Amino acid sequence: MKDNVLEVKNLKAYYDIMKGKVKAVDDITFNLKKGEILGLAGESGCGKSTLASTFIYRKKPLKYISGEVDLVGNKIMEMREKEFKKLRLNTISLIPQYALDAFSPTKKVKQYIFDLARQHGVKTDKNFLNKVKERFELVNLDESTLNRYSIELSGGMKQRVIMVISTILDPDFLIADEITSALDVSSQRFVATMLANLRDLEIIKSAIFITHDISILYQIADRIMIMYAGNLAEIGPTDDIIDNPCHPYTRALIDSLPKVGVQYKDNRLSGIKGTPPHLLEIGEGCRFRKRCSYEIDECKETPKREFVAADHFVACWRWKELGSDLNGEK
Ligand SMILES: Nc1ncnc2c1ncn2[C@@H]1O[C@H](COP(=O)(O)OP(=O)(O)OP(=O)(O)O)[C@@H](O)[C@H]1O
Repeated sequence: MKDNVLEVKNLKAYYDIMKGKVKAVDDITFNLKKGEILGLAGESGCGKSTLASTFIYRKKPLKYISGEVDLVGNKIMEMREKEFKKLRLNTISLIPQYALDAFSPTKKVKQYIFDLARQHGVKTDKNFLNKVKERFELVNLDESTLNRYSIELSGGMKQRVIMVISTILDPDFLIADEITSALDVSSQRFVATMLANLRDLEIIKSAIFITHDISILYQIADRIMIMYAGNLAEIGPTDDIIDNPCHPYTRALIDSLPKVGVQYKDNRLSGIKGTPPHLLEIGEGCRFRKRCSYEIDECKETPKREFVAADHFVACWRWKELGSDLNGEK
């Protein structure tokens, strides 16, 4: 555990609804190292946000089924809500998707931050205010922003305020869920770089950065984890995932990225054909198989996680034989 902030082993968490169980986090295993930014990518509905909430909220109908999660020595799946609450913001902090919409329009930024801090038992004295001001400077926000209402801020400014709030207690582990998706390209780059700065300054120890956009991960993530339909398809160092993707789904995701300088008429953006399967009572087998050009009978069984190279794992029955094909012309 020493080198890892988070250790997740065979984690399962399902939405327990009237129609049955939506298997949104199904047998997930990975570690998050100290000082690491781990990118989590996959199409919409693949279970990225559910995985994040499994670590922090687990509100009904989401139900923890089995598996272990060790967060800096705390077995968090076994903890009661009262105990776990003490870890929030301190040890683990989440910037949820759509956090930009959570600001109250009737409160000034300072009051919003102070109210939130108090809710987490933080003393909002002069020291706290100074710390907030220092952090504002760090993220290029003028001190005067504290006395403004949220409606007076741009999306990029709000996102920076949110980053300050969620890291004000120097959490070991930050989960940033789609924090760049509502921003323009230069704000996206700024927010992503800021996250890396927070890590470099050891304000946070490590982070999971959730996004649809692999190109942002290429810039800031040390490793990338690809999730598909509640399962992990592949995880590995960023360069390996981009240069040597072993799972057909990873390859398809990378291929669907638009390329600068290539016009639509010359190279139509293909996307990935088909849609992810419904996760309600989904059965055995590789969940990507219905969209995969390489499907064989064996794919009806769930693929095991296989070792590719240091820190690089893939769950595909055919990754070895397809290697050269996947990386060349199909
Ligand atoms: N409250 C809920 N009840 C039942 N099913 C849910 C609930 N919330 C999410 N799901 C289902 O769980 C699956 C995973 O959803 P999740 O939001 O985690 O995906 P995601 O990868 O984060 O998608 P996005 O990128 O669009 O946020 C989807 O099939 C979704 O329909």
